[in-house]
Amino acid sequence: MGKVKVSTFAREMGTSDEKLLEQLRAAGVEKHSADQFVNDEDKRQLLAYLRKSHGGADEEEEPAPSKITLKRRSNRQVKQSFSHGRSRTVEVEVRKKRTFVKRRRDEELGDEEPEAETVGAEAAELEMEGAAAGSAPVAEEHEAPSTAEAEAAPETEEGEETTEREEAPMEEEAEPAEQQTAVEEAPAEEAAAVEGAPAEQPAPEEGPAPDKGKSKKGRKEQEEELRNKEASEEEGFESKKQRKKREKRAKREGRKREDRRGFERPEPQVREVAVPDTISVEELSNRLALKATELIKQLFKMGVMVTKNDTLDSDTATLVVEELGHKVKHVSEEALEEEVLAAEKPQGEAVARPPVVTVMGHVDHGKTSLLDYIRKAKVAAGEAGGITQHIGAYHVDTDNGTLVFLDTPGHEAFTAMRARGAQVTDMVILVVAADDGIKPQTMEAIDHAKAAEVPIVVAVNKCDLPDAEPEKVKQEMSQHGLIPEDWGGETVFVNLSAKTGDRVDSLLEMVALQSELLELQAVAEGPAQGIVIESKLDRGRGPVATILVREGRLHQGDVLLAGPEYGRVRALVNEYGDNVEDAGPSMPVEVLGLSGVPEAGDDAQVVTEERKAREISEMRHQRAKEQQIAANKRAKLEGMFEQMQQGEVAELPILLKADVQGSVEAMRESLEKLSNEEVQVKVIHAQVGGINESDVNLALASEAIIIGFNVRAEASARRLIEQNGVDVRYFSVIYEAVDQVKAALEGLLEPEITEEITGRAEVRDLFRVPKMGTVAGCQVIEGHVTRNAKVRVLRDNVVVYDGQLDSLKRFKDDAKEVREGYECGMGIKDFNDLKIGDVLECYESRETARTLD
Ligand SMILES: Nc1nc2c(ncn2[C@@H]2O[C@H](COP(=O)(O)OP(=O)(O)OP(=O)(O)O)[C@@H](O)[C@H]2O)c(=O)[nH]1
Repeated sequence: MGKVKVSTFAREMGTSDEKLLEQLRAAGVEKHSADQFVNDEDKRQLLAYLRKSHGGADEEEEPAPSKITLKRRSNRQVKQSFSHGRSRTVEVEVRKKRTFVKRRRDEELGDEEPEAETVGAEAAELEMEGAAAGSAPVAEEHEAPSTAEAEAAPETEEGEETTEREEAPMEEEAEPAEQQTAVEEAPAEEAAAVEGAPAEQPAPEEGPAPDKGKSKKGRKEQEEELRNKEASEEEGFESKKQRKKREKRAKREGRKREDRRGFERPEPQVREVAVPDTISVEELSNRLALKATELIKQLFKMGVMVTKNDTLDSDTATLVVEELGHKVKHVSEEALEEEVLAAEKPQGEAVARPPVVTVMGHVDHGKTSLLDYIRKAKVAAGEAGGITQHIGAYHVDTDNGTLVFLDTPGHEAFTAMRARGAQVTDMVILVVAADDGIKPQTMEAIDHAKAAEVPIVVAVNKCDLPDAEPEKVKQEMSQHGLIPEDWGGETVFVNLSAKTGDRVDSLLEMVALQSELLELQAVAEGPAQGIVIESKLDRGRGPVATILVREGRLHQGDVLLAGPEYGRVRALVNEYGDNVEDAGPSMPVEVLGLSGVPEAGDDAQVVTEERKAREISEMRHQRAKEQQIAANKRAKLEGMFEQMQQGEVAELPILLKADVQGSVEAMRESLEKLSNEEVQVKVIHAQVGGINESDVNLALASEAIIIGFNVRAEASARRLIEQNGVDVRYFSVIYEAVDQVKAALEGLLEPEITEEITGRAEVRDLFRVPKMGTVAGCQVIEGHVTRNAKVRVLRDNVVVYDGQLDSLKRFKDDAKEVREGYECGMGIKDFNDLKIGDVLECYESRETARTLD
């Protein structure tokens, strides 16, 4: 480098001439003017002095290599393009760290580094010094990245590596800024490229830098890397946001998978569906927890076309419920109601109650007379007001207790009640006329009483008559299992006269005593339960029902459910016409305030909540309607079904009403026995009692005839019968009824068609005759053929045509008949397709009316 003036050197060093001269002098270089020259030796001496004066080690002591670390951060954006065409800009923060190391003197001396580099190192020293002195103008000039942030403190927490380099004692580290970008590892090379880092700079492990100077093989590798890089771009350059999204998605999917495991498609729920006798489509859909439309669709698939409000019978409901994979539980609506009403059962201690007595016996043996006498006897006895009105029952007080009489004599009411499941009677008084003895209805009464397991007290009536033979009655009765007490049996016999009233009291006493043996008991308090024994629609008072209380106590103001009707009890009236506050067990009482007229035999029940009573009432009304509709439909549909199943089946629907159950059963059996394969007698309804409006309606709907056995139609029913021309027949003898029905069935039978083959002719020749078509020249080979005969064309014994003969000629003349062995010309109506060899079979068919015998 040679000599330079002090002033020039001072400028180079960025200091003043005076200060440099001073420092030179202090270093032992005697210079006093800025115009004097300093050589290299002077410079070295000055440097040694400066090191020493700034705390550096003595030259001889060899100072330890000191180092300085510079850090710099720079932010820039890197634009990335993905293989799928989208590009994104990534914010990249590049952190650089440079460590400058001061070399040992001997190394320094041994080095052949150019002077400039030494000056660079010196400059760095000066920078240090400048920095320490508060200014570093020279160092700034020499620092390539002039904006580099100088930090004296060594950085260790970022995994700092120090690489000593001769030419550029610096180390660069490029790190992604975690907090700013998602560039995790890869951008190192880019950061390096941006910074112009030398190619040989060790590349980060994760992303080796492409090397342009590499061989062919190297290029291949490079391409491979690029491909890999491209493939992994989405992963590699996934932003933090993306990663989070991906993680969330994965989590969600994981959860979904778990969900799928946790909430696997549930097994179809199998319900137990309560199916009553009839049920509306809507109600069934509710019970199935299914939309009504779905149920209708299912029914449609099964060939049942219904609407939401239609009623299904039990069979159809069962089928559809099972078809839908549910279980059927057959229940009667009564059972469901019972469940509701069970809660209303009176609770408490049972106490003795009066017996309820029914008077039975043969016609004219004196039942009415007996009941009248007892009732009147009470008037005579001076009961307040006397029995002023017929309410269907009354009670009588005896010395041995109270008795309640059902004021409807005969076993019809008794059986009708029993048929409805209501057994009101505790005891039967069987009236037998002493002058007449046991008669058919006496026998029936015995059977009914026995069937109901009700004890019998025999009233041997008309003992006042001279021809009375009470002993004969006892004898006859004992033959039927009713053995008198005085004969060693258990049956009480009382000889009396209803006309004179003789020994009627003793009958009452005996009944009272007998009932004591029965130990009849009932709960006397609580919500009342009873049975409707009579009902009517009174013009002034509205619906009136006589209730016989069985349990509990019926009060005025109670909400009473009676059959399908309900209402708040407006008034209670006893048999004496008195309004009463309440009625206890076995007491008959007229009830006012019901919504309608219930039927005899209907249950009556006090319901605490009016709402419940209304609901049950509505349900019962609906059920009655449904049963009626279902019965009508059934009568029609089943007939059609059977006809389809059995071909042309004729059916005679019959609605049967009879005076007694025995007659009903006997008639039903006899009539149904008339059925055969072709004709069915279908008793669609059979019941004891007169023919009422509902019967006529049912018969109309079912196109049934009505048979009344010992019964007649009610006035309203008669009007309906006349209006609609319903076929009603009355009988009093069973065989007459059976004969008439048999005749009716014979009328329904298809006439028997018998067929007789009269002859056969073989086609020998064929002629085309204008206007006549084909005429066959035939020979009669069997029997005879007649002109008006029916004919079949047989070809190889197979019928190919069945029709009528059109012409029959013998030579050119029309013939009425041609006999076997003769030739004839035969033409067949509307058939010209005859062939030689065909056989024409002539036949006649006859219709014969058939009988069932
Ligand atoms: N002499 C006599 N006649 C009696 C007696 N009881 C009833 N009669 C007569 O017998 C006939 C029939 O009596 P009812 O009481 O109507 O007989 P019933 O059993 O009720 O008859 P139905 O209602 O038709 O079943 C009447 O003419 C009565 O007067 C009796 O104790 N003595």
